Amino acid sequence: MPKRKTSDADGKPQNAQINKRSRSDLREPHPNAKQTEDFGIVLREFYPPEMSNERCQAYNDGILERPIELLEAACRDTSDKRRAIGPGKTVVHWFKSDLRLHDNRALHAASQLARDHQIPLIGLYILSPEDWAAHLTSPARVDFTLRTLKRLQTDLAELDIPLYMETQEKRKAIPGRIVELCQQWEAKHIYANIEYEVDELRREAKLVRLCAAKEIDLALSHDTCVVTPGALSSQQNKQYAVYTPWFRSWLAFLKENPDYLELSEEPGSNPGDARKKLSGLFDCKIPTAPSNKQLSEEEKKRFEIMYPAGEHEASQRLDKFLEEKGREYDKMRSIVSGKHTSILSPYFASGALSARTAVVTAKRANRNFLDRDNSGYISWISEVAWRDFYKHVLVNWPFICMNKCFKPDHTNIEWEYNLDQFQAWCDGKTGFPIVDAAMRQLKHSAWMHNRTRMVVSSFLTKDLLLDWRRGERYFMEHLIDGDFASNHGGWGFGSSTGVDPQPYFRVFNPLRQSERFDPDGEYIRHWVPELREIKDKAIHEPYKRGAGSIAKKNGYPEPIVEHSEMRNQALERFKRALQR
Ligand SMILES: Cc1cc2nc3c(=O)[nH]c(=O)nc-3n(C[C@H](O)[C@H](O)[C@H](O)COP(=O)(O)OP(=O)(O)OC[C@H]3O[C@@H](n4cnc5c(N)ncnc54)[C@H](O)[C@@H]3O)c2cc1C
Repeated sequence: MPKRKTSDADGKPQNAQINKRSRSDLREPHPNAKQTEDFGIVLREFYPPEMSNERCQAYNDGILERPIELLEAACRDTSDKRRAIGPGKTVVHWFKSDLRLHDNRALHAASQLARDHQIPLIGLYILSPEDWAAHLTSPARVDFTLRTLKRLQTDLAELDIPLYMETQEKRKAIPGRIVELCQQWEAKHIYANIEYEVDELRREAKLVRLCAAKEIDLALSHDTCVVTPGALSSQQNKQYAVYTPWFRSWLAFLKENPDYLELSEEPGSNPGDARKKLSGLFDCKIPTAPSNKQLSEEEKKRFEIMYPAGEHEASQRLDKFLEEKGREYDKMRSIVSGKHTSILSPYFASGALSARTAVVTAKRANRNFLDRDNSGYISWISEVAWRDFYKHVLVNWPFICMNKCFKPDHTNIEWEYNLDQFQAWCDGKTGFPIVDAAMRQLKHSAWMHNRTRMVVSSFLTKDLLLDWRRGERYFMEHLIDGDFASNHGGWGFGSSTGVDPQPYFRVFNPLRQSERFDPDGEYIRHWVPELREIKDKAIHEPYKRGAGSIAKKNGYPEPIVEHSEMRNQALERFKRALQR
């Protein structure tokens, strides 16, 4: 767990009065907030506009409590009371983004308690349309979640465990409803895995207290990351802000603590009379997608074929990927055709696959080494670790949920708000073939290769100088694997955006990226039919390489900006912002 700082930046002890005054002074939003709204770029519904830099600093200085600290305090304050609670007549596992039976820490603990007392286990899932609206969850991800629930319900039913599902329009109603259900089912223990986003941590902190007041124990497990957020700290006892030393520490931690790689067994069957006792809970209907998150019939079919739901599919994909592509992953992973990576991200995001299982399976394929032998497997493990890294970042710097990039002082960058250019980017009509191919792939497949995610995010922020948060939002609204921490990591932390923690700015050259990572133009030809007739290298830059007439005839636009000119402007702006 991250440790609460006890002194401010100068090493002076904090004083309660200073804390109080600072807290109220910190409510002012960042001055950019108004500008983004004026341009019709409302960043996120349900949330105040961009948080002020001072408030972010207050988190960094330990003046404001982090949400994880609120949760820890709630667990600590109620621990005596919770310890004294008896077993009850049923045990509940609350599923959230952990939709699987295999290697699910909280589910395993719930099942053990149920078995120890010979009482039935009940699965619970509460859908909140307001939560999905607030978190910009894409219709593709909603559909994938609902399909995954269907599989989960079937798998649980085989163990005589019911999965009760219902919709709660308002997310604030969820904690109260959970207590009501536990009382109705005479459950004294409810188990869940921790989600590390700010709203979720705050909700769970309230729920722990609410449950304890009603003589119910909410037991929370760290499950979604391989290494628990806060477990790794630098020599200065701080959260790492840079991936490479963090990853070294992640590997060392796992070597010293091999139990972190132990997989939990699936739950056992419910007692024989569970079906009779809980009969009404077994025929629960899968909730329908909220009206603003529905797919067309054609899209539904398409996504069902591309991403069959459930943990069995995830497990088969993992094995197939490691067997067929794992060894060459380090050499091939950046080739954007999408044939060389695992495409497991939707399964990680819904929790159909645990990151632990992924790492353990890759380690086994690599003759049980985490960091030596085959560089393909090691490289893939290090990619899965990026997912952990961004969750660790989120827990330690929670203000990133409030429309902030990782370094608050980087918010002084002056952005453009040209909606026509933004639309051209969304529609894949910028005249830059690799960018357009990727954006069309996103619309069609709700997924994009990591390399092209970097290329299009760099293009939005460095070539169009558009506010990175608009791109971050668009990605969440369209990705089937949309995950706040990883997406923010790519947009508001990663070197692709200009809000890079490094003291330099990396500007991707779309043409060079296209030539390196789509050398034969296979990816562009697939996604941009207007350019299919174009032969050889002209595909990467048709208007400057003698294929302009074909591109024009087929309605493909000329480049909407000049890359070298925009690159200079971008560098100038980023430098100016940091000098402020
Ligand atoms: C701008 C931007 C936005 C992104 N948004 C998301 C997002 O919303 N959800 C998401 O899961 N990933 C996101 N990523 C990370 C990455 O692009 C995807 O995880 C990856 O492309 C998924 O494909 P795959 O499963 O074939 O990955 P593989 O190459 O097979 O990697 C295996 C797994 O490792 C993890 N991983 C790999 N690269 C990264 C990374 N850079 N950051 C975090 N985790 C990683 C993923 O869980 C992935 O499934 C984003 C990256 C960028 C640059």
